[in-house]
Amino acid sequence: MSQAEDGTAVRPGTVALSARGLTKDFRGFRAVKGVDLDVVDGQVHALVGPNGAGKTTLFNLLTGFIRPTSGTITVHGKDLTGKEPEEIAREGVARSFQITSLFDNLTPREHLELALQGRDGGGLRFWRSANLLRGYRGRADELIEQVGLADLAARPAGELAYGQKRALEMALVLALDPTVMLLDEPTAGMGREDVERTIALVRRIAQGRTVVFVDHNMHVVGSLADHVTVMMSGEVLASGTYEQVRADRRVITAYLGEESHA
Ligand SMILES: Nc1ncnc2c1ncn2[C@@H]1O[C@H](COP(=O)(O)OP(=O)(O)OP(=O)(O)O)[C@@H](O)[C@H]1O
Repeated sequence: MSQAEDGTAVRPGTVALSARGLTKDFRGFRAVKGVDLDVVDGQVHALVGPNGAGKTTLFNLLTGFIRPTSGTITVHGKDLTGKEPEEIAREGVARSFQITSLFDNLTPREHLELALQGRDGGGLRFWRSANLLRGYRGRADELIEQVGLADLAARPAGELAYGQKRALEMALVLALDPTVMLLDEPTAGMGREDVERTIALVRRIAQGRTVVFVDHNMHVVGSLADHVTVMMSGEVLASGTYEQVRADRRVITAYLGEESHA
């Protein structure tokens, strides 16, 4: 049993997040087709596949943002099929989004204070009691430090560089103290330096928790993933270690063959 900074325990070898026969139809179009997925507790699990493979739809299903047409979802053995995102979040599953959703005129510290207050049931109130929020400052600053933004804690988020904004979003997900963290394209649109920084950051935050991420960058996948699931046309094409799926002929043909740098 290992322990995260926030006290979260993982049980290696057990399954944190699982899907069975997960299927999603959009007006007759089957975007996800009977997907079986087991994410082992404490592992970093990558979801890869060409555009339109169904990765984001699968993320949305696993986090309750859309309801499956059929199939089941369990988190630490508990059936959460059809539950609302808030309920799934209460079971310790938190996600980031592909698109940034920060407030330009709030500082990283203010973002974190609000997120921590929201987690404690305060909701994202726009009238903010300065005293109430100050109670969250210590934890807010710890999270800011953890994602490498300590020097920028009091700057308006609108002034942050792209990679710094993505780091702040990561801190906002961490504020929920998730046991399972889903990251949708954490390095999308980043230059090489930010990519390396993000790899190091995900490695740090994966200590003592489970991470599932989608990324098109095979260097990121190879650097981080304990396990890789390859999707294609809504189905699981292959599943295994990075080395195993890289060597899989179907994967080479269907996906990695497209990537000259894979
Ligand atoms: N709300 C929707 N209504 C209809 N079709 C949808 C909807 N959402 C996704 N799709 C379709 O489902 C398929 C899978 O899309 P999805 O976004 O899950 O793929 P992806 O693997 O995440 O792709 P990318 O790598 O480009 O993000 C695509 O053909 C897409 O057009």
